[in-house]
Parts: sequence; C-alpha cells; structure tokens
Amino acid sequence: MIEIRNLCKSFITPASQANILHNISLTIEKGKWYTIIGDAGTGKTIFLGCVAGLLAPTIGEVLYDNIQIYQLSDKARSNYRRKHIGFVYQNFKFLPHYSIMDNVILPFIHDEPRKTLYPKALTLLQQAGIHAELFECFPEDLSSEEKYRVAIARALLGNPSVLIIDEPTAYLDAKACYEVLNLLSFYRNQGQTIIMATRDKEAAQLSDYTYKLIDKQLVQVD
Ligand SMILES: Nc1ncnc2c1ncn2[C@@H]1O[C@H](COP(=O)(O)OP(=O)(O)OP(=O)(O)O)[C@@H](O)[C@H]1O
Repeated sequence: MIEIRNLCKSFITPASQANILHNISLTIEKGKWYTIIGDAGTGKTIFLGCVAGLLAPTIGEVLYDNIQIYQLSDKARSNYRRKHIGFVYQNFKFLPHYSIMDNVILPFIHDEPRKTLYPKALTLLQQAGIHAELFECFPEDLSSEEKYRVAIARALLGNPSVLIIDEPTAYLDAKACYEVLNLLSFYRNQGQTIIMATRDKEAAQLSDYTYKLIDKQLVQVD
C-alpha cells in the first residue's frame, strides 16, 4: 500500500553535506504496525517526514497506492496528506489557546461542518479514554499521557490510511507508555496502519514489524 523505494535524504549546503538516510526500501502493508527504532539523531523523524509527504527525499520515491506523492504539485500533495495521513508529532503541535475539543476539530473545519465533526471527535476522544470534563480544558491542563491520547484522536479524525507517530513514549512513565501502546494496538486491531518511530526498543513489542535505523539504513529486527 505504501512503497518506499531507494530513499536517500541529505541536507546539502555550499559548505557541507549531511547524509541522513541512504537507500531505504520498505513496503508498508495495510493494517500492520511498523516500529522504527533508533538512537537519538539517527534520522527517525526525517524518515517519517519523507514517508508523510512533508519532506522530499533527495533520491528515491514514496508511493501511496501507486501514486508517487513527490511527483504531485505542492497543493495536490498537501490535499493528499490531509486525506491519507494522520501525524502525531513529538511535541503535539496543539493550539494552546483552544480547547481540547477545538484542537481535535479545527484541522478539519474547512472540510466538514462542526456539527458532523463533533460526534466523530467525541467518539475518538472517548475511545482514547479522554473524559468529557476534559473536552473544554486547554492542552496545558492535561497530563503527558492525556496529550498523547488527544493527539492520537486528532490524527484519526480524518480517517487516514496511515497513522504516523513520532516517539509516542517520550515523557511517559512505564505505565502510561504501556497504556498508550495498548491504545495503538486497539486501533491496529481495527485495521489501522501504523508507522511509529521511537528510541525505546521495548515500545516495539506490540507491533507487527520492527526495523532499526542504523548507519542510515533500515535493518529488520527478528
Ligand atoms: N535541515 C537540516 N540540515 C542538516 N541536518 C539536519 C537537518 N534537519 C535534521 N538534521 C540532522 O538529521 C539528523 C537526524 O535528525 P532526526 O530528527 O531525524 O533524528 P531522530 O532519530 O528523530 O532523533 P530523536 O530521537 O532525537 O528525535 C540529526 O543529526 C539532525 O541534526
């Protein structure tokens, strides 16, 4: 369903060249959970950005259902991304002065009326274990675990083909981490495709496939 072909990513300036990813090929199957583990600075976020249509590879291709997303115009790729990709950022990117419910709904407010978005957001927030009394709170009122849960609900509101998650276990203690991973497992069991990057190899235990990013390349782990 997602085909990553010979992906290389470098950052080139007149003074230097930083080669981050080299010749990565991977097929992402529908309904499976892929975990990319790697130490800090190995290129996990860069890899997710390339797969998500946010960062053009220097060489190589990313195809969604045979469509080369980097051959699309910026506008078409942006539309494609909105439709197909739900992204949970490492730092969430919440709007601090908007309520939790607004943070979930606002990314889609130009696509659909609030009155149809609201019940979907309500269901996703409830599935994510967010109690109704938190809906009108602000992001800063939430615990780290609750923030992850809200960010996952927001990423799923557009019913994306793939949920991409950058480091879901950062800032969480072991129990909270376990709970968030269980929530992801629930969605994978419902058929959601997931690509997750993390430094924590223990976080890969519920996923279907684990790869390690090492020396700029992906190596499958057991
Ligand atoms: N625009 C850029 N120009 C040059 N180097 C960059 C640029 N953006 C990122 N890098 C470098 O790419 C490397 C990989 O960064 P990336 O954020 O993908 O790592 P990561 O594996 O996600 O790390 P972490 O686990 O800390 O989040 C880093 O060494 C970073 O400095």
